[in-house]
Amino acid sequence: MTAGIPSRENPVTHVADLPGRAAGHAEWPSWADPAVVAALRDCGVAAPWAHQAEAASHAYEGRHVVVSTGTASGKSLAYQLPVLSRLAAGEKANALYLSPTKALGADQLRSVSSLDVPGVRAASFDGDTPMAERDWVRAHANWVFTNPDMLHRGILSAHGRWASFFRRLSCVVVDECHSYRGVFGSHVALLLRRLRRVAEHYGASPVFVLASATTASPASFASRLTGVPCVAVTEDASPRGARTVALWEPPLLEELTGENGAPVRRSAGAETSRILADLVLEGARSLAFIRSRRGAELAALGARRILSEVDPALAETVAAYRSGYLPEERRALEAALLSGRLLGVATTNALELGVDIAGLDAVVLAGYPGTLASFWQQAGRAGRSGDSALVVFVARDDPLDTYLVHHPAALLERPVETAVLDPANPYVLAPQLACAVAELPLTLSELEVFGGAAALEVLAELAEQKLLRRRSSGWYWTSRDRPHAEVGIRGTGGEQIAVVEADSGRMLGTVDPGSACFAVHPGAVYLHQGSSYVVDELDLETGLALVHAENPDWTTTPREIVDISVLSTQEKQDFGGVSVCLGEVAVTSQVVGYLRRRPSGEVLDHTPLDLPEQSLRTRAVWYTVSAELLGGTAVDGVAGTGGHRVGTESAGPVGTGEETPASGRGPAREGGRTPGGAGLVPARVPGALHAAEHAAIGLLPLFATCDRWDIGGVSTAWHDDTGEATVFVHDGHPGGAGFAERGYAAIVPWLAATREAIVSCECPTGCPSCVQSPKCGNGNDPLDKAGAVAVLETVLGALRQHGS
Ligand SMILES: Nc1ncnc2c1ncn2[C@@H]1O[C@H](COP(=O)(O)OP(=O)(O)OP(=O)(O)O)[C@@H](O)[C@H]1O
Repeated sequence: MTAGIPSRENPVTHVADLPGRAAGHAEWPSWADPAVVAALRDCGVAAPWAHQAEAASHAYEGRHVVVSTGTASGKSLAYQLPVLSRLAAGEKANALYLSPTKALGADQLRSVSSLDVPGVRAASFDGDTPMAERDWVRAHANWVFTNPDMLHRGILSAHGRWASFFRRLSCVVVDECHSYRGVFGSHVALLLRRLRRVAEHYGASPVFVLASATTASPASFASRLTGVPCVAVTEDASPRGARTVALWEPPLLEELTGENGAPVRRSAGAETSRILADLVLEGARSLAFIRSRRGAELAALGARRILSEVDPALAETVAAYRSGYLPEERRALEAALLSGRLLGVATTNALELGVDIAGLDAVVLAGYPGTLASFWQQAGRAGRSGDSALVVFVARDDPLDTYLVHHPAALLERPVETAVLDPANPYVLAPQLACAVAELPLTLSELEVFGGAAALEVLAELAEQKLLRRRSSGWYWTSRDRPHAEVGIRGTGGEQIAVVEADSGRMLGTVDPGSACFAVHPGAVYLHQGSSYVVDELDLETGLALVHAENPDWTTTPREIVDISVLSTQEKQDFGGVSVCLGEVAVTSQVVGYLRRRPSGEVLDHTPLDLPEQSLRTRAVWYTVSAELLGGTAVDGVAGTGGHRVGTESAGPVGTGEETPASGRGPAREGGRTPGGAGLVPARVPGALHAAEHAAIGLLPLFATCDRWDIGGVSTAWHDDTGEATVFVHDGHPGGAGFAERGYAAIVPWLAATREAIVSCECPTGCPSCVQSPKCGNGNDPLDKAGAVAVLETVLGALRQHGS
């Protein structure tokens, strides 16, 4: 694949071989119903793998269980076997299946229905279920397939109509549970507590069976999500082929420059097209994962173009795949890939969940998918028993990807992260408690389930707002209306902004009010199910964004200015001239314009916008650096205040915080400063802090399960509230989603990785791979790459020197 590339431009930064594994079989459990066993045998499952039998037995015997094993390790069987066995035996043992997406729910329903086990009446209940069918489902189905949204709005809100279903509820399946993270995860955690409460009201006490991609500490995550203690099954006994993983960094382009004249790398998408074409030429069945829908379409087109020059027939073996396809189209695509009629498919993460595609010859990942769990989920599609397979990770032009291709251990040897969620977030707890009280009056003894003291506080506020009333027996809902419709569980509340196609009046989707100015500002390119629209008008008063269909060959990036103030400091540690804090902040932001960029990264122009200021109360982690340390005039003599070392959480190779000596291409040091100080003249401080902030935002997703877009930051050479130079990194959601806490707990490894990412980048003065941010309000100006390294070394030096 690297043939023809001069060796000095070799894009491959690392190659690793991952060994294969033989299957570990178990006997069918003695309790398994013969009809179910026969149906599964007919589908090619001769015997269960050991982890399937173990998890299924836990569930059958009434123990809450999470099965957390690799891609295509047959997690479905772990819950199908116990649920189907009880139903086949004629027990009144209803089951509820929850999946994060409708498509996955539909796939699982189809898989269960195709087994055709007698006594099973499986049906879906989601937004697509026709009204006429809903009564039937409520009255007769004994296995209902739905999603958290429908459970919240359509089932729990009207639980009286589901009374007979709840009375018999014996099992709740939570599929792909690792996707319940951040604000959405916090909502789902409380939703599952509401579900348990309602089930108990009808006398049922269902067992929870969770399926998850490989994650760290699955038992504690599952327990946190469900509120009940769960056992974990993690030993994967499914067979797996050997794989070779190659890390690939696209070269810098000589002919193009980006913002402020910074160098630009060849885009990960364009590079992926070429790799995909090469793989197809080799006859390898391959899947390429690309982050955006448009990117997936472009990568497929690019590969087809390259192949058509060799042989037009080969171009026909490459296709794009995106979400929004009908189930039949998905099935056809799976079959075409399996049969070899299609050799290359470029897709968004729509193919990550709920597709039965495994054993491919190669997988290409264009850009880090955001979490290690997703990385392995995608990479896991490659690898047939007996044959070796290839995984290529292509870095995008951003600090996290740069870091990963230069620090393979951070990608390949680290335990997969635990999903972060925070059910105590008052912005999530308040609407959820309102729903809970409206469903059934809440008694004092139930308070613990919803977070104890935190819940008490929120209930008092709701009572003050006259939404509910406190009596001696508990809390009661006062209104005739249910609060459910007002509560969006995928965001943090407020009236959603409707995105409407002006010509047809068709509603395409909704956007959280907090992100409307960002996502659907006038001129923004808005993608919906693979089609592209341009926003003509955003009316925040009426909650409407009007768009028209258009497919421009540029993307838009909003620019905003942000201000931050500290409301309260919850944790503070001093490290002699450096302090690290965690607390509550108010962030005001205003989208002031947007950039238009070509897919290559080239900036076309900047258009100013006049939009109102938004404010956000959330949580942040921040560090301050004294003027002395920044200037480097006094270091060793600075009085230490006996601070503690933070970052006790080990993060494997990253967590060691060890630094490699600054390479020749790293930043130059200024002479004449005291060791340990940054040695920066005052004029360089703003650019140094700004660059350090951007890179830190880029790297936090390595430690907290979040996306760069879930968090924001502010840096300043003087902040009124701290009285010093300060770098803030804050959660992007009201009340926070737990990301700032993660940054605080992992401050040393996080900042060490940030420094490493900057030093690893070969550009001279800063580029998108290290310190430029795609959403910077100041057009990435000023940025001082060498200064950022000096600041980070100073901060890390102080943390280590004064840590206990
Ligand atoms: N014991 C078994 N023996 C042989 N094949 C099996 C066995 N168990 C499951 N399979 C097959 O393995 C494939 C993957 O199963 P399944 O979709 O349940 O995996 P999964 O772990 O849920 O996948 P994903 O990681 O995509 O969520 C299916 O085609 C299934 O029929």
